Amino acid sequence: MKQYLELCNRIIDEGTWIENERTGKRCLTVINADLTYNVGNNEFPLITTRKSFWKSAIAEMLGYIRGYDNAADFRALGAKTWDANANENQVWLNNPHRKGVDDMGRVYGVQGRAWSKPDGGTIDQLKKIVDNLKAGVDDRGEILSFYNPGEFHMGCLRPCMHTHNFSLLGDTLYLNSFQRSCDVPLGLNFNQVQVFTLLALIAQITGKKPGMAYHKIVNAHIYEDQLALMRDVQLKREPFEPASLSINPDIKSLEDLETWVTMDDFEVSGYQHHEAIKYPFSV
Ligand SMILES: Nc1nc(=O)c2c([nH]1)NC[C@@H]1CN(c3ccc(C(=O)N[C@@H](CCC(=O)O)C(=O)O)cc3)CN21
Ligand SMILES: O=c1ccn([C@H]2C[C@H](O)[C@@H](COP(=O)(O)O)O2)c(=O)[nH]1
Repeated sequence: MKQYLELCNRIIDEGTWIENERTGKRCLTVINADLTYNVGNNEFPLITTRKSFWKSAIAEMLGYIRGYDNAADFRALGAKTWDANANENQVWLNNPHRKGVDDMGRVYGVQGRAWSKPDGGTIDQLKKIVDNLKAGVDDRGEILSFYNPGEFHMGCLRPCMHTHNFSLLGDTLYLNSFQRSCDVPLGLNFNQVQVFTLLALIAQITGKKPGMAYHKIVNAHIYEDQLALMRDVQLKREPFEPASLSINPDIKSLEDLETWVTMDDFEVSGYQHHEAIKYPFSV
């Protein structure tokens, strides 16, 4: 929580106003932030200075793990977060690659589970990582990359958290996650939960102990229409003690994650929070 508040304050104190062409809005922006989460100690990085919708965040991550390419599939899991990007952005609506309502195209998990090879067929990056880690192997390339410039024109948005790099030291699993662009009031609430939960889940299904997760953000911003709410409302509040996350121990494999897992398999205890804040969302 402290590192989140420090980043928000840093943007407000030291940020530079930058025009963003895609959304037509200005963003108060800083470059480079390094957040760390102690997953081994179950220090769940859930924001307490407003109500945070952690179930949507985990549902979104589960959808990426499954390789979903459709906002309706995300909704069925409990995340409405892709509705706008799939259905309200005119550039994507005009894109000949869009396959109809709710289609997101070749984004995120599609790249993670079915990266197209130039000579035909696809690569399942996540399965290779899980198989290696389960066997105690870290080939120093346990990398899940959603960033495929050759297919940007076939998706509704370039991935923001684009790379997750796993490492094994003995039987402890670590994660470095890289994010190129971060909407701090809205997206980061989710992204913190997602980095934490991704390490916890992959450690659980590979039989490893979770260690630290390191979350690198490059462009961290607050949109102009979010600034007053952040500065005058959220940052005026005192944070509460952190909550903790528990995950159904019956989740034991990638196939479990792909087939029967729902949001009922995740529980947060001790979540004390201030009331919700509705931040404007830029499509
Ligand atoms: N401008 C922008 N910011 C983002 O954070 C973002 C995108 N676009 N596009 C792709 C995904 C979608 N993400 C989203 C989308 C919506 C919410 C959102 O509306 N959150 C609300 C309500 C959540 C709920 O009810 O489940 C919140 O208060 O956190 C959060 C993240 C994160 N990403
Ligand atoms: O997981 C996510 C996904 C998206 N965002 C934010 C970051 C930006 O505000 C927009 C994406 O816009 P670009 O013009 O493609 O950078 O979405 C996020 O914070 N977290």
